[in-house]
Amino acid sequence: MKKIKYENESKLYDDINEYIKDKNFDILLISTPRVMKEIFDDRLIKTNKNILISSRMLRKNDDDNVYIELINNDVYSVTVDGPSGSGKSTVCKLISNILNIEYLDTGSMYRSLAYFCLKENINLEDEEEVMHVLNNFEITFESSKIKVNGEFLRDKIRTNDVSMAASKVSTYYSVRERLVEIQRQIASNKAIIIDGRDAGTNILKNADYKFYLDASPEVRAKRRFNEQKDDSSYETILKDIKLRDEQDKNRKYAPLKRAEDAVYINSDDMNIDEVVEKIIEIIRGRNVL
Ligand SMILES: Nc1ncnc2c1ncn2[C@@H]1O[C@H](COP(=O)(O)OP(=O)(O)O)[C@@H](O)[C@H]1O
Ligand SMILES: Nc1ccn([C@@H]2O[C@H](COP(=O)(O)OP(=O)(O)O)[C@@H](O)[C@H]2O)c(=O)n1
Repeated sequence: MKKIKYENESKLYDDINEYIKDKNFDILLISTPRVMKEIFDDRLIKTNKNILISSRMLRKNDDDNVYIELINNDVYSVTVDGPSGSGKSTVCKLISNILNIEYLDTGSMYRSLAYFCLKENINLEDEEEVMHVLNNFEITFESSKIKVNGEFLRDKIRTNDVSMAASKVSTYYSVRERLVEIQRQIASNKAIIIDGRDAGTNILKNADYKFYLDASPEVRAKRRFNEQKDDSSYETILKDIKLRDEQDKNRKYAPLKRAEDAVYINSDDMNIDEVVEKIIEIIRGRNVL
């Protein structure tokens, strides 16, 4: 890692460009003083072959130095499991951007299936009917997002009703078997971060880095309530979160649990940046700052 004293903006760019000249790397990780964060948000230094990442949130102690690190983007896998609202998808999206790796949200697959089951008035108690819907699915992975039958489903799969139905359809063995097979295919041969309930315990048992994100049901319900995705009350959301925890943790196949080798992070008293920072420090194998 190279440390450059920040004196003025253009000298800094010159110094960085001089440092990276002719060096072979995939990612340039930059950590700046907080006062400079907007500069790196707005201005990416373009070089002919390198990607520049502004990692402003990675700094603990503010000083006048800019730390730069050259990274080779090898193939590696990161799993993040945990209950609803623990912050998995928010944190994974940020990490995938910072480290320039793919992101697979496995919950969006169960949600998509649930969405179509609800739309087609399928009896969720009937595994065969649910499987029939899944068998007519064409799932593709594009730009770290799932497309079902050619469509990105976006917010349509984020309602509370879809959440509850997803928790139900995900209890079926045949559903899990099929979706896990697709998830493993997507995750193969790339640098990827994947989140879900069984990412570290089942989908990628040999993942390079495993995390279990947690928070109390009350904190998680408050976060979901603040999103205002539909007009459910805080009490309804809290009740449903507890019910879903119960369903996800106690189901027969691939229940939600912490893998023995997963790092446990409780985010009750941590903000999003702190969680991201902690995970990246572990992935980078040392404190990048
Ligand atoms: N550490 C945190 N502090 C405060 N809010 C958070 C934190 N982590 C996530 N959130 C917020 O909580 C909500 C749920 O997070 P999300 O990433 O969707 O959780 P999950 O994918 O685990 O269900 C989002 O609105 C997100 O912005
Ligand atoms: N790998 C996964 C991912 C999700 N799921 C199920 O799908 C539901 C929705 O997952 P999600 O990750 O989108 O849910 P949130 O944590 O975002 O609320 C969960 O309640 C689980 O029951 C699963 O069983 N296995």
